[in-house]
Amino acid sequence: MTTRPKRLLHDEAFVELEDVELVYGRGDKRVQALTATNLSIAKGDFVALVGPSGCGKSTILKLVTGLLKASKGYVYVSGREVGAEPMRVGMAFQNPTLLPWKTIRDNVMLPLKIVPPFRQEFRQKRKTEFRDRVEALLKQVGLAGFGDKYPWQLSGGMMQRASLCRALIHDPQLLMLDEPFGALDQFTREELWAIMQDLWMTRKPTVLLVTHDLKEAGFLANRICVMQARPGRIIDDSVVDFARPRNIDMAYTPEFVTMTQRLRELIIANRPNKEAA
Ligand SMILES: Nc1ncnc2c1ncn2[C@@H]1O[C@H](COP(=O)(O)OP(=O)(O)OP(=O)(O)O)[C@@H](O)[C@H]1O
Repeated sequence: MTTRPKRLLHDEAFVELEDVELVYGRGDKRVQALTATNLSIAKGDFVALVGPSGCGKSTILKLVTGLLKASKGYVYVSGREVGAEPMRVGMAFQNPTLLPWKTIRDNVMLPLKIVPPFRQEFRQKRKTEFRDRVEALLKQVGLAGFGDKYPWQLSGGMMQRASLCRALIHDPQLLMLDEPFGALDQFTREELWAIMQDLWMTRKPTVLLVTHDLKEAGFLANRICVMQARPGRIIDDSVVDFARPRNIDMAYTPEFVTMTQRLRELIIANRPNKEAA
């Protein structure tokens, strides 16, 4: 397949999906996961994808990180088709996936050992500097003093904090979050939202968050894209107009509840086979 020259549909866009279709499998195993999908994300923006199971949220993350190639259409990051040149990506998932035999400090440090240009610098001279960088990040998420612990010595919420540190330690251009708070209890989750907001406000990576939790999307994101399934597509794209820093009380105001209620109704109205339900 040919690589298109550098171009952007919108001047300030950092991530751009242009008329994307994604088909998994062939013949009677064929699944049309995405159709006619357009999405433009400005540099440093925070966008949430919400929608029913199977609507293609994770597929969009995989397309943007280059793990999948679009069956039709184009995906650009920083004006280049994905895959044309390397980019720094940070990721966090529902399962924090920390290496059990490494300390929290070494887990967080891992991308600096692997990702260029840090890899070369790590080998040469900057280990102490990198260590300070890890300590500063651990402190920012409330894990000061936990660098020497092992993952099994931490609670689920603490492991997820460490996982956010690992996702951000190499200053990624793009931060991909796939339900990172989904397995936590409500109170821990809300604590982590505040930490995530602080990390985004101080570092400003471009974030794409996949979540089933409309309150989480509303608390964290600047924009919420609602998706519909079979085939997956974006059916609504709205701005979350609440000042930052946001606090959890905001999520219980009538304006916020009205916003999440509208999104909820939209998802329900566009559910597949809703007539049969
Ligand atoms: N490797 C694959 N092979 C075949 N079909 C797949 C594959 N991965 C995903 N699909 C299908 O593509 C569609 C979109 O899947 P995707 O995982 O992107 O949805 P999602 O919105 O992230 O779902 P969930 O919220 O349940 O994680 C679904 O119908 C899914 O079954």
